[in-house]
Amino acid sequence: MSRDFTEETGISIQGVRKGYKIGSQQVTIFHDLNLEIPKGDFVAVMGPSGSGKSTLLNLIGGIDRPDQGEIRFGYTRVDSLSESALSRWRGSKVGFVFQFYNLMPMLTAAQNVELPLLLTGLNKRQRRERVETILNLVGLIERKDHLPSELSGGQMQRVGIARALAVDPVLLLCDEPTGDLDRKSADEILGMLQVLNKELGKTIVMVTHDDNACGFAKRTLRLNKGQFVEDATLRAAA
Ligand SMILES: Nc1ncnc2c1ncn2[C@@H]1O[C@H](COP(=O)(O)OP(=O)(O)OP(=O)(O)O)[C@@H](O)[C@H]1O
Repeated sequence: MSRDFTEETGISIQGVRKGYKIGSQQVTIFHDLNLEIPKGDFVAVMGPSGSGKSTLLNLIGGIDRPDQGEIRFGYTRVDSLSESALSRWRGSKVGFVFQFYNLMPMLTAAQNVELPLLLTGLNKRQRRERVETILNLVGLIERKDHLPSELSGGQMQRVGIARALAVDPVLLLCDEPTGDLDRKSADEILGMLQVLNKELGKTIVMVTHDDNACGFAKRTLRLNKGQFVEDATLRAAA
C-alpha cells in the first residue's frame, strides 16, 4: 500500500470474495475485490442493478461478512469482530442513510434522531441538546415535533441524515439517498452530504443510480465485473 490507511482511519478492502446461495446455485458477486477509501473521501458508487453495490455497503458497515479477505477500518479488522464488538463499532463509527428513510412512523423527527443516542451513556438533557444541534444542522429544527407522515420526502431524508449523524460517526454509508426524491430535493440532500464531507470531514460512500449525484462526490467508482473501476473523467471534474 502506498499510503497508511490504518493511520488515516480509511477503509481498506483486500482480496474480498463474497457470494450468496440463491436456491441451489452459488452466485459469486465479488471474486477478489480490492478497494481503498481514504478518510475524508466522498465516493459515489454506480453500477447495474444487482451488481453488488448494496452488498459493498453492507460489507463496509459490518452488516454482512466476506467469505474471504479483509475489511479494515482504521485499526479495526471489521470482518473478524465478534457480533457484539461489531454492533458496538457500528453504533459509534457508522451512520446509515437509506433510500426510503427507514424512520419510525409513530415517533417525531426529534425522537427518531434520538434513537441511536439511547444506546450511549448520554443523559436525557444531553440527548435533547444533541438532537437539537443536529436538527439545526440539517435545517429542520422547526419540524422537530412532527411525525414522518407530516414531512415531505426531502424533509424525511434530512431526518434520516440527522439520525445517521446522531452519534457523530466518522463514516456515512448512503444507499441511494436521493432515489425517492425529485430533482430539487435530491440536489438539496446531495449538497448537504457535500457540506458534511467538506466541512465536518465525514467519509461518505454513496450508492446511486443518479449521474447527477456523482457531481457532488469527490470521485466515482463504477462496478464492472465484480471490480470497481474509477471514473477518471468525473474525478477530474470534482
Ligand atoms: N442476503 C442475500 N441473500 C441472497 N442473495 C443476495 C442477498 N443480498 C444480495 N443478494 C444478491 O446479490 C446480488 C447483488 O445484490 P445487491 O443488492 O448488492 O445489488 P445492487 O447493485 O445494490 O442492486 P440494486 O441497484 O438493484 O439495488 C443480487 O443478485 C442479489 O440478488
